Amino acid sequence: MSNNEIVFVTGNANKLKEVQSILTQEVDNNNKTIHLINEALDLEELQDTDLNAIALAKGKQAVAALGKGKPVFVEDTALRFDEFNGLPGAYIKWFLKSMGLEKIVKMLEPFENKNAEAVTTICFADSRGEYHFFQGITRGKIVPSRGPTTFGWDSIFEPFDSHGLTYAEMSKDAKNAISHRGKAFAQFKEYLYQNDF
Ligand SMILES: O=c1nc[nH]c2c1ncn2[C@H]1C[C@H](O)[C@@H](COP(=O)(O)OP(=O)(O)OP(=O)(O)O)O1
Ligand SMILES: [Mg+2]
Repeated sequence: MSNNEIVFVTGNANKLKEVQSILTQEVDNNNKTIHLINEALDLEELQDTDLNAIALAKGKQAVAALGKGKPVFVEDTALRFDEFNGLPGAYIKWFLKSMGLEKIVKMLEPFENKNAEAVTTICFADSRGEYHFFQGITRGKIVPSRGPTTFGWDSIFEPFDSHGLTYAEMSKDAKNAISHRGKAFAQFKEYLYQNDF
């Protein structure tokens, strides 16, 4: 692909908005501009606790769907509770769908330890068919829902370095500056600026 085009396969519009914002924020970009294209394909998700394995399985499906030779990436985002040794993790998506936010918070009620970490794992397939991984982790705690409930579990996750705000109570830029996704994509962006893909 010419013009530094790169495809992001995701069906999640909120993710796409954040990634667009992070990737287009100007830093020292080596005179390179990345053109992001979205394909809203619904990829099957491997059941595993190995986050790289889940991201790789998604990445391979994305390559199969788009054809080899096109730079393409996917990301998978997990919410890991310390008390549950990392679960729900990547399964948070199905917990959200089936139980909703309130019951997810209640799951931790009997336990003192509400600490959790949000993790984004990016799998990038370059035009040569090589896979690269980038990961961002933000630690915090699970709290009763505060703020808009427009994006997943944003309203029940309060990062330790957010001055007491949940992700949902923060501005988009403030969230991206400290978030799991922001950290993962900062590394990815750096890679794209420094390498041919
Ligand atoms: O920053 C976030 N803040 C709050 N909630 C979030 C965030 N990022 C993902 N989420 C939710 C969406 C989904 O319920 C689950 C991740 O599942 P995950 O498979 O990665 O996302 P998805 O299926 O919606 O989109 P995709 O098409 O990219 O797989 O956590
Ligand atoms: Mg998904």
